[in-house]
Amino acid sequence: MAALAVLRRSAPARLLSGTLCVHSRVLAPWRQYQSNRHFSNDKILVEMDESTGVAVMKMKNPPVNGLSLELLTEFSISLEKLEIDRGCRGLILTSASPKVFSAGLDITEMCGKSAEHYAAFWKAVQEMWLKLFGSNMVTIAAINGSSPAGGCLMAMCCDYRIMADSPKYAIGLNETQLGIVAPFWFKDTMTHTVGSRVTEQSLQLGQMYPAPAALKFGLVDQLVPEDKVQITAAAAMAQWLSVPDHARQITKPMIRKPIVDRLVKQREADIDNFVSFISKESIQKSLQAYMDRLKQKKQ
Ligand SMILES: CCCCCCCCCCC/C=C/C(=O)SCCNC(=O)CCNC(=O)[C@H](O)C(C)(C)COP(=O)(O)OP(=O)(O)OC[C@H]1O[C@@H](n2cnc3c(N)ncnc32)[C@H](O)[C@@H]1OP(=O)(O)O
Repeated sequence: MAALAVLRRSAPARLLSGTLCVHSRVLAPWRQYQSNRHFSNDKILVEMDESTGVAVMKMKNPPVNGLSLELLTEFSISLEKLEIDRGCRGLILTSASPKVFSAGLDITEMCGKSAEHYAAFWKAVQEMWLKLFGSNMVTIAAINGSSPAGGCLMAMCCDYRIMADSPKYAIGLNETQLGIVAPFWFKDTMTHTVGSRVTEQSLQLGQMYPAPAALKFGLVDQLVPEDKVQITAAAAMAQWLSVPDHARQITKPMIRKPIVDRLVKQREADIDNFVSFISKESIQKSLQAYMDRLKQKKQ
């Protein structure tokens, strides 16, 4: 038993290669950590069921769960907290807002800001990915709405994806449609999920796939009616947790660790690339034009 406990605690550290980064601005909400194991801060809600060892994490950044610096920071702190909690074996990631899982990175974080801001934002995006893709827990995405770009990335980081069965909801890495480029580790995550050929085509075209199409090539694993997404995720989690933790926890990094290490080795260069790319006037114009189109869609 003791050996298993050591494995449970030490594997994430090995897999993540020491990526813990805590943003002091949002440490205070952790004081709200309750003995009933429900806790929340501004943008992330966590409900921990001690009887099953499963935590449900809900993103709560209306209207579309844009992945802002604040949300990403709270996300990484929450995940780290669960990761070191020996009672927590599985994580279900979902949205507190109906109809949108996540609209991806908050575009306003990438427009008209300073180089320092872009660097801090990108570091937080990296941190989210390193922690979620490298998690030692079983991770299931309960995709209860649309999931473009960064939202799709988060879902792909999970071990299993269940999506609301509606052609209204789409998922994919659509970066090129915004005139921007998915970085290599977004590409690696998609390749890991659906293979090279589909990734090559999807990334170039910036394709968004309605849920039924996404199921066909394995971008999601299961479609269920919208009101059954959460319960199906809980059932799938029970099945995944029936596998002995130690065996599963040694197996997962066999596939994922080389992918994680690729970013770990060049984090600073990746931040520099992002800052220089996003600061270009032409890229700022593309992002602004995209935001204008989003707003015009309503009128
Ligand atoms: C050499 C190579 C170097 C590479 C270096 C790296 C380069 C950069 C890499 C950056 C990677 C980026 C990843 C991303 O995630 S970018 C974000 C992409 N996201 C999208 O395209 C989604 C856009 N949104 C939508 O499609 C819809 O909003 C959605 C389907 C999600 C929901 O539709 P709905 O009709 O319900 O809602 P609205 O469209 O009316 O939106 C409501 C308001 O929310 C605003 N909004 C929407 N999405 C975003 C967003 N991602 N960021 C910020 N704001 C967003 C929208 O404008 C509405 O605002 P208002 O109410 O004020 O009008």
